[in-house]
Amino acid sequence: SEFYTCCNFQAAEAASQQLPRTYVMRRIPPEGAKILRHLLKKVAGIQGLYRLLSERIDADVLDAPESTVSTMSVGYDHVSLEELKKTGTRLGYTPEVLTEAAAELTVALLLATSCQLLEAVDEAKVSGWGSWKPLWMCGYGLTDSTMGILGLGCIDELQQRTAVAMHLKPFGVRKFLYINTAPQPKMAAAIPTEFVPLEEMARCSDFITVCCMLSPGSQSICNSSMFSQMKDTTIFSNRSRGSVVNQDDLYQALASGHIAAAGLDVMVPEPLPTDHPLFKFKNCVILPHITNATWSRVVKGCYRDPPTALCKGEILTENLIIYILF
Ligand SMILES: O=CC(=O)O
Repeated sequence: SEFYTCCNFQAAEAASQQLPRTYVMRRIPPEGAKILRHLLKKVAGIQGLYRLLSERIDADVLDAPESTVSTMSVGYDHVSLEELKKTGTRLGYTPEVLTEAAAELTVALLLATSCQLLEAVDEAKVSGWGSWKPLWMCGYGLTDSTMGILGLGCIDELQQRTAVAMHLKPFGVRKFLYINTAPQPKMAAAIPTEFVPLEEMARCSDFITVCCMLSPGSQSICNSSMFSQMKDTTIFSNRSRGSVVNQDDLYQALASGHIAAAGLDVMVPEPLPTDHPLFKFKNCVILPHITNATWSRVVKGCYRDPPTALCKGEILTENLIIYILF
């Protein structure tokens, strides 16, 4: 299986040479393992835990605190920062490595839903493709649309550019609206895009795409109140975290025809059980959280000599494979 519980990455080496020990919770590609091995040799005294985003890091796993926990993810909502701080454990994560891949997936989700791509592929296979029908499979295009972006940077709040809007601009989007915890005038000016209240974004957008990080403020922010204000031609997409959306409310919005379609890369829970009612909708495209399935995350991590002491904000590899948050 792919799952290697507590594969003791360097136990033998560590015991014989007093090297730091690191537990890598999943099979990672050899390039990554090489980087880690090299890194650990240089950083004396660090005990490490290397995890992925599907594994929670909370009090339970921190009863024998490591001095560094790293997660191979851009989001760190699965990590209890409070518990880490309590035990003085540092946190590494991987911002930036997904920015372009995530923006591309956002475009893919929007195109797949607006062009009803998956449904059309199925129809072609099951002889739904009869004589030409002018109104069959008609979708709503991105050209001339108003695009609402929930979370302008991405799920990493340090992100200072908005790859999603940049990737969508060439499709002829007429107007960009965004909401964020606060206005981002510098990023917004580059598009340009307008900071609006959530209600206005819901009312005016032809597409809404969720890119924000999961936080107490964004939890379930996409709920019945938001869906009820959307036009029945609006397409909703989410590639940030499932919990940003109230999934029952989304189900109702689709079931009642209150919104036109949904494209989702993230769900609650993950994996979503195959008998989940959302799978029944033809106008709901569900992907198995593949935003992070990109070689850029795996091979970008060119190694650079790390400093001997790790502190906040220090970048340990050229392409930010590990970045110390605190
Ligand atoms: O969702 C993907 C990530 O946080 O890396």
